[in-house]
Amino acid sequence: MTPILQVKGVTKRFGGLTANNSISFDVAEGEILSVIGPNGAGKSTLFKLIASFLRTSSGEVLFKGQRISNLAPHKVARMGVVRTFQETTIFRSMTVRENVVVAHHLRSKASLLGFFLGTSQARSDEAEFGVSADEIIGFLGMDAIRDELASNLPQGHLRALGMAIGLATNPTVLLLDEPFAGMNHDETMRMVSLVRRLRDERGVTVLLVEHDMPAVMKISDRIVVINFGEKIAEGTPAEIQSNEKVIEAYLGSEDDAIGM
Ligand SMILES: Nc1ncnc2c1ncn2[C@@H]1O[C@H](COP(=O)(O)OP(=O)(O)OP(=O)(O)O)[C@@H](O)[C@H]1O
Repeated sequence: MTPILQVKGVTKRFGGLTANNSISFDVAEGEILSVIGPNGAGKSTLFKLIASFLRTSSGEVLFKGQRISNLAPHKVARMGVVRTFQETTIFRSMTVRENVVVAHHLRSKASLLGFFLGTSQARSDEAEFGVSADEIIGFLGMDAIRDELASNLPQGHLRALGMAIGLATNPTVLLLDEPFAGMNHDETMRMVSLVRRLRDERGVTVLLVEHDMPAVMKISDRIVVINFGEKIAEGTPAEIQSNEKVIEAYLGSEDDAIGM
């Protein structure tokens, strides 16, 4: 079976700095795969290369066997590879529901401009998007805050809204950038179970970059470890926790220990 995503020898240089050096790995359909590594290891750069927010210096990324690296990021998103959280646009003066409806326009025939101008295509999309938005809001357990203005939401709810916006684009592969950052234990566990349900109930393949090791160990089918821009390990959580190279990379770093 062809993997849904193939990262093949991807390298990114910023001037003299090699942030990613010939990184390769495959992601199977329906897999939850985490990318971990000490601060500055090159994880965010790798995510930006996969979602084509950055151009590769060499190497390529394939989605369903088709090259997606160096395409316009909105094209990659329309194809189904969607990166969320750090650069998610939330309209603060709109309600939760309005934000989720607007996010559907990424996959719409009408442009976002059409939505704001109220064109007929945009109006006909509107009803359909409203139904879908309500379904996503229900799925994420956000019914109680549906009509809240985004500007009034606390951090945890903003993150859930970021997830709702990502889902509105109907992703095949969702890239989550530090989804548990700033969350307490209960919020993290709720997000862990949401991400699992995304995979189990909607078949979404999930890649995440995360520093919260207990959450990573709990949620991941497999883990890829990056250090100084190089892939140093790949395997199941149990394999990664006992990998000598990984333990060494984390010793003396500012991150939490690799263990649980
Ligand atoms: N646009 C850029 N221009 C120049 N250097 C960059 C750029 N983006 C990242 N870097 C450098 O590339 C290296 C990897 O950064 P990156 O943000 O990918 O690491 P990270 O593993 O995501 O770090 P963290 O865990 O701290 O978020 C760092 O040395 C960083 O300073």
